[in-house]
Amino acid sequence: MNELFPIYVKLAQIQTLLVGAGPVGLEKLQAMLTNSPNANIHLVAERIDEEVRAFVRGKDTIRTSERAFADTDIEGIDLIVLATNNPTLNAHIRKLATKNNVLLNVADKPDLCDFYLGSVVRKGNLKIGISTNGKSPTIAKRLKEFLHELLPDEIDETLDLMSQLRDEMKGDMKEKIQALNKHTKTILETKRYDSPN
Ligand SMILES: C[C@@]1(CC(=O)O)c2cc3[nH]c(cc4nc(cc5[nH]c(cc(n2)[C@H]1CCC(=O)O)[C@@](C)(CC(=O)O)[C@@H]5CCC(=O)O)C(CC(=O)O)=C4CCC(=O)O)c(CCC(=O)O)c3CC(=O)O
Ligand SMILES: NC(=O)C1=CN([C@@H]2O[C@H](COP(=O)(O)OP(=O)(O)OC[C@H]3O[C@@H](n4cnc5c(N)ncnc54)[C@H](O)[C@@H]3O)[C@@H](O)[C@H]2O)C=CC1
Repeated sequence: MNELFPIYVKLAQIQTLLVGAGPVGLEKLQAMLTNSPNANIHLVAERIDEEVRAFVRGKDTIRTSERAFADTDIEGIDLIVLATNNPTLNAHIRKLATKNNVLLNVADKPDLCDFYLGSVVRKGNLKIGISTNGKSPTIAKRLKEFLHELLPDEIDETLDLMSQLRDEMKGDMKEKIQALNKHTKTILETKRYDSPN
């Protein structure tokens, strides 16, 4: 059983610390920024790869510090992602995070994580997070590709129309929920999202 609780976090209104700026650090940075382009991230690494440097150039919500991690780096931080090649440092930051109630992800080290990154299907306003409970990130990636193909681009128009409808609707909550359920039931009956054959 997968006991992970999925949430969608507003990275633009919290402070994230990323330690490590090699290929794995770049992957984590890209994962965060493609989803949340205004994420506030402090990137600390003894050595920042040129690719990372190029990626963060011009992004003013990203701050970089090319130096060793210091314990004071976690002050004011809500979320930490580690992408270092340094197990001793990872273990040290794991302890600091627990002591300071900061949630931690250590890339590719499930035992050290409070949360995992998921694979993400994105179609306009729709976002589907996928977790395999750490069993197979590759299957998560394949499922993302499969669902992306399967979902029509019009799904975003449907979401916009539904959003307008719920803004326009009057009445009490119970009536509103009943009407929205009725309306969407017909949408799905007339506009099936599976393939015709
Ligand atoms: C537990 C978790 C913790 C975490 O890192 O957050 C974790 C752990 C590990 N990953 C490993 C390897 C790979 N990870 C990927 C890819 C992704 N990994 C991601 C998440 C997670 N990876 C979390 C669980 C997610 C879940 O529940 O499914 C994704 C979804 C999100 C992201 O990282 O952004 C992203 C896909 C993004 C996308 O494209 O959609 C690939 C494939 C590739 O890169 O093509 C490989 C190589 C192939 C393979 O091994 O499958 C290893 C072995 C390392 C080693 O052997 O040394 C471990 C450690 C272990 O399993 O013990
Ligand atoms: N590259 C890959 O495809 C994969 C890598 N991994 C693992 O993920 C980890 C990271 O991988 P890479 O990005 O390739 O490593 P890397 O060696 O390119 O980058 C490590 C980063 O951590 C930083 N760092 C180390 N000690 C530090 C300290 N005390 N303070 C601040 N920064 C510090 C380095 O300066 C560097 O920026 C490694 O443990 C690796 O074994 C796992 C699976 C695949």
